[in-house]
Amino acid sequence: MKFMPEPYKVKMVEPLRILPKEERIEAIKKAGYNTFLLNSRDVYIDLLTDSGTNAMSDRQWAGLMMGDEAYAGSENWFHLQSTVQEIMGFKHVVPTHQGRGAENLLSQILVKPGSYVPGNMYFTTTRAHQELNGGTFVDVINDDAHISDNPDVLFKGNIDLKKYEDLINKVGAENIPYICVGVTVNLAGGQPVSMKNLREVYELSKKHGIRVMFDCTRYVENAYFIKAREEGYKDKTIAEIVKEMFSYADGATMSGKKDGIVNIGGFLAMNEEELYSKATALVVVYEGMPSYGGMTGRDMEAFAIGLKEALDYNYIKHRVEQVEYLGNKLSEAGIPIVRPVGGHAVFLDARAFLPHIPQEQYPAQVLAAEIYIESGVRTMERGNVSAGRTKEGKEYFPKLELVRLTLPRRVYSYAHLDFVAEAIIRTFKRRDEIKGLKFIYEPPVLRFFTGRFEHV
Ligand SMILES: CC1=C(O)/C(=C\N=C(/Cc2ccc(O)c(F)c2)C(=O)O)C(COP(=O)(O)O)=CN1
Repeated sequence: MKFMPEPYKVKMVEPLRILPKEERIEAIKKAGYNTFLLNSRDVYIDLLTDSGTNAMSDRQWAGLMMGDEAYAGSENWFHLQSTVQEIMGFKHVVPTHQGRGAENLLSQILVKPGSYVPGNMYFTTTRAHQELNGGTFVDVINDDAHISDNPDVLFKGNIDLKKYEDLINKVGAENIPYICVGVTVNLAGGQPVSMKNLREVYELSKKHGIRVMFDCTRYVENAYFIKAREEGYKDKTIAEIVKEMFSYADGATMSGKKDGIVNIGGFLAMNEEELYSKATALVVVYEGMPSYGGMTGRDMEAFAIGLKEALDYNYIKHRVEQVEYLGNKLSEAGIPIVRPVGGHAVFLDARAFLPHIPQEQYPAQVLAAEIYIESGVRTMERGNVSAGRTKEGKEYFPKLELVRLTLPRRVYSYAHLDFVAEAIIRTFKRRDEIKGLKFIYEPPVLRFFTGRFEHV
């Protein structure tokens, strides 16, 4: 059987409901055609994000009862710290409330006006913190990553070493505080980086004395793809592959809300003593003591347990294959999606889905709204709206104009995914009736979160 049954059984349920279509039309109008502004009670199947929306296990829920809520030196902190050290091999860990808490600390400490931070495609909060500190993000991902339908490129997250070296030669290694390597690459479509590329990037970086910092938000999915696709890793355990991956990094930022399988949490990890000392001095300003970093004791306990559970092969195989299941259904029906299918989501190619809508009328934004009207399924725009504007106020018009169908971990069944696929196929059949959008309210930063639209 191609797709394994869920490697867990349900112990608690949260009833779902679907609004009548006329109420869905009202709800999305009230939300300004922005799925971020819909109320959870009006959403049937929520594929907005896999961030913080994952189902915890009975062991994690039991762990909440072990919360040591001491202000300093909580037992749960030592459990989290030792778990990260064991899994990733880093010497030091600084806890934060979530991933952007770690990005804030890292960028404030290492990014200065005039810094250049190369990386494999931008991510919104990561780039925002680099720019807030005067840095310039430079995309050094391989060109294949910007091509939506590229099924034979198995590691679309890979860094183009020539682009990276050209940047070093152009701006000087002294102006590159670190390279940010996303494993996996969210906005490329949840695409992995090969172990070979991680090794080569590390070697090139060390040659120039440049730090390598992972954004390891979905590192277990990356490890799964290495095991499934890269020569020489099929007989290695996920834990062994993860340990080798992190041997090619000097540190990492992590959002626990994804591959930590918790609803809140994050950390900044590193080997460097000076970076650790600066981060512990700064964390108290933004997150709290270096022994809780904005998390409760009980959340740190659930986080430590979740990090271990995520390394289970059956768990991660099912998780990634569920995404592939949905991707295959859509692809077989002729729906344009990013291929290969990524680790956490299926990404619809809105440009190909709605070729009659120019990118300045935000095709991905209106497609996400239309899918909600069709089915009560919430998805996320990951195109021109998310890309925002340059410092000069120009829109980026990214090559990838995508709608993300993001699967939370251990939440939905294959039957839910069949429903989603059928709704998208119905929307595809009436795509010619769909009209573009324009802003009626455009926030100055990260405009996709609270922007509002109406039809042109
Ligand atoms: C690869 C990476 C992430 O995916 C990530 C978050 N991701 C989210 C939430 C989100 C974030 C930014 C958006 O524009 C967005 F619309 C959605 C997501 O849905 O994918 C963070 C930041 O981790 P935090 O969310 O724990 O602070 C760092 N790195």
